[in-house]
This record gives sequence, C-alpha cells and structure tokens, in this order.
Amino acid sequence: MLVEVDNLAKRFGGKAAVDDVSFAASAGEIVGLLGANGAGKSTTMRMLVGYLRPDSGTVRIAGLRIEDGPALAQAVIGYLPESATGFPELTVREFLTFAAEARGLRGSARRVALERGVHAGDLAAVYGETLGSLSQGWRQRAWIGQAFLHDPPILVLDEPTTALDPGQKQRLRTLIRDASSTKAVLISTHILEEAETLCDRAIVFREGRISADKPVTELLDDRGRLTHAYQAYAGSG
Ligand SMILES: Nc1ncnc2c1ncn2[C@@H]1O[C@H](COP(=O)(O)OP(=O)(O)OP(=O)(O)O)[C@@H](O)[C@H]1O
Repeated sequence: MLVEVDNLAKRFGGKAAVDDVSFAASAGEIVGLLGANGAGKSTTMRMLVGYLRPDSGTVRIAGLRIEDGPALAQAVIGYLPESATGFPELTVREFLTFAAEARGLRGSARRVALERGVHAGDLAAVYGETLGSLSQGWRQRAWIGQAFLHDPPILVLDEPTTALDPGQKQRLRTLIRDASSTKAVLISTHILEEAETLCDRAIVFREGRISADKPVTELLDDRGRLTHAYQAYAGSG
C-alpha cells in the first residue's frame, strides 16, 4: 500500500474535526473524498501529507511513518491545498523552480520537472507573470503544476477543479486519469459528477468520521448517479 491511514484523530478547540479515520490507497486507484462542508476532508488530507500533526493515529507513506520522513513525504507526494495562495511576488517560473528545488531536483532533473509542471497546469501563457497578478483559476493552475512536477507516486488534490473553467476542468480530469495507472490519487470534490466519472472508490465523510468507503460502482443508482448514496452517507450538503 502506498498510503495507510490508521485511526487518525484531530480536535480543534475541543471539537472533533477528524475522529478515528482509517483507510488505505494503492497505486492505480483514484479515491474520491466526499462529504458536506466541515466534514473533515481537508483536515484529513493535511494530516496525510504531513502539514498538520494528528492528535492520535498514524500515516504511513510507502510503509514509512510520515513524521519519520518529512523529506520522503515531500518527494513522493504532490499536494494541492484547498485554498492555494501565497508567494504573490514570485513568477510562475520562479514558483515552479522553488517547488522543484524544495524536492531536491537540480540540473536536467529540474528542467524536466519544470516542463512537466508547465504541462500539467497548461501554464506556458503565464510563465513570466507573478502569482499575485493571476486570476484565481490561473493561480490554481500554477499550484496544480507544483503538485505534478516531480511526478510523485501519490497525488493529494483538495478540490482541484473548483476554480477552473470547463475546458481546464476536463483537461485536468484527463491528466489525473492518465496519471493514475501508476499513482495513488486522493481527490476531494463537491462535484458528484466528477466523482462518478473520475473516481474508482469513494470515501464519504460525515462529522469527522468515515460513513462509507466503497467502489463507486457499488454506490451508483440505476441512473448511474451518486446522488442517493451521497445523501444517505453524507447526511447533509
Ligand atoms: N485550523 C483550524 N482551526 C479550527 N478549526 C478548524 C481548522 N481547520 C478545520 N477546522 C474545523 O474542522 C472541521 C473540519 O474542517 P475541514 O476543513 O476538514 O472540512 P472539509 O470537509 O474539508 O470542508 P469543506 O468541504 O468545506 O472544505 C470544521 O468544523 C472546521 O471548522
């Protein structure tokens, strides 16, 4: 298993955001994290990538505990945070270069990574512009570029298509589908149609806990929709 999450829990100010969450993911699957606003998806993802320390529970990436190998986590995970902001003064080129170097890539490996990042975000048109000057969707694309550039075996993408125009939404879904044969992909989304067409498995969160973890095909109704299963397992939203 590339990703193993066991009994993760996190409280904020006495309130459980994530409560006893366990799941695993292997290469070749796209796992959709679904659930109402505040159900615990982003908090789970942040703990999974090592950005947030759980109160209890463990995350193992390729068998290693994440807190024992933060550099390894950087190298093997591509993470798109939910509100991807920051670095307004950097150009897209500088931002991707910084991301590549933070993952230890130099020389020709860095050049290949930059090309991959530019391709992933379809960024050629804004390569010399600063992140602060970009529209929200273009900024999201720059962050998609940094998530893909080191060709990581694990992608953790928090609502990756939200700010994108329809053409770019479709483009990114195709990119994720093509990449997934060799990667474990975890993607959170509120777009059920996206989960129906893109994901192999759905994990539904409800009030910090997992209420369902099943193949998408098992959750679809006879019209091929997730709507009913979602309502039953997510409870609201
Ligand atoms: N840094 C924080 N400080 C305090 N509370 C937080 C913090 N981060 C998350 N929470 C709380 O934890 C709970 C889970 O939030 P989380 O962002 O994980 O939900 P989500 O499922 O990703 O929601 P959404 O669909 O709205 O993005 C919420 O009640 C939220 O208010």
